[in-house]
Amino acid sequence: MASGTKPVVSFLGPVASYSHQAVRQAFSEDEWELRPVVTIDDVFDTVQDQEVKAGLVPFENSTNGSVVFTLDDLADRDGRYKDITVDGEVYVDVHHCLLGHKDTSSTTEDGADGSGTCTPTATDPSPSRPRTKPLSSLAHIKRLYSHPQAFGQCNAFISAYLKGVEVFEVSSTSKAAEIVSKDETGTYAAISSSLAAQIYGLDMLGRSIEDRSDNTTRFLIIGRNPTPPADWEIVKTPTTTTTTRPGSKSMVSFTVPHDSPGALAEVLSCFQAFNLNLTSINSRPSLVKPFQYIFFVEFEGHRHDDPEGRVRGALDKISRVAGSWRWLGSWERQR
Ligand SMILES: O=C(O)C(=O)C[C@]1(C(=O)O)C=C[C@@H](O)C=C1
Repeated sequence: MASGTKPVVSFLGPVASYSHQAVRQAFSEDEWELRPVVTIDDVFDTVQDQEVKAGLVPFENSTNGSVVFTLDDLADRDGRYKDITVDGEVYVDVHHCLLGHKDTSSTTEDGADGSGTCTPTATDPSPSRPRTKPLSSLAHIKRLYSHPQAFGQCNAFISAYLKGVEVFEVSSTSKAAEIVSKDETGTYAAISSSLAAQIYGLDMLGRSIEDRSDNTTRFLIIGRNPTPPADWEIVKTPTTTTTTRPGSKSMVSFTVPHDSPGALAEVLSCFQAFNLNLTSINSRPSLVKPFQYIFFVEFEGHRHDDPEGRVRGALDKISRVAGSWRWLGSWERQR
């Protein structure tokens, strides 16, 4: 399990990804070895195969929504991740930068060569204006690299200042910075973090280029903890320790019998019957038949700290009305 004496937690690398920042927020490096892996699937694989004790994956972003790679692994359509549980969550404020190499031949200092306006399209007739201007000219940029989630969080800046630039999706924002650091043409740019600028030695061409200043990503901590042992404790930094306990959350996934009308409403009514507040609902295609889905519901409550039996009651009822279902975990909520 551990290469040294410490337990290991895996995360989407390379170093300087937002996942790296999230893992550092939740796990003390004095007590854990933080191991970067290449994909979200790798995080799930290393946890399932007990190569590591825990993993951290992005789950949802406040601007761009769900991280489908993580939902697909949690959907576990082929039973590969049968022992995975969700054991915690971490929130990170995400402020993206445009990183690359400054065009030293350009005389434009403040990026004034971009129009700063976005082109209206049929799907977005009144596009929002970017919040910030480039810090230097972007006229030389020919390729833009990042993680698909990050592109979706910086739409206004991209359409105002990087029109016509070829876009390349890569496995993480820090991978994008690493690729750009090896570019010898000086024409590649990455949407990544300020930490990545330092680590990969890149120039800051834009700062706070995200569409919304409240851009936040929620990460999940995963493990193999069907019933958490008494000594299982996630080490938190002072920033994530709150004075008032915000309570617990749990997650279940389920399918519904598709030939019966109101089947989804019936499963959701199980939470209402036991007065359990829902905090999120997601779905992914079941890949069994077109337009059939696996649903994910998060709700307030803890399976192992359930003095009134409300969570137990709801789960019992779900087991009778859902097509199939799985409890995915309970954890202490951070917000
Ligand atoms: O690429 C990274 O840096 C990640 O950690 C992944 C990820 C994501 O998938 O949401 C994390 C935070 C940001 O929302 C953008 C990308």
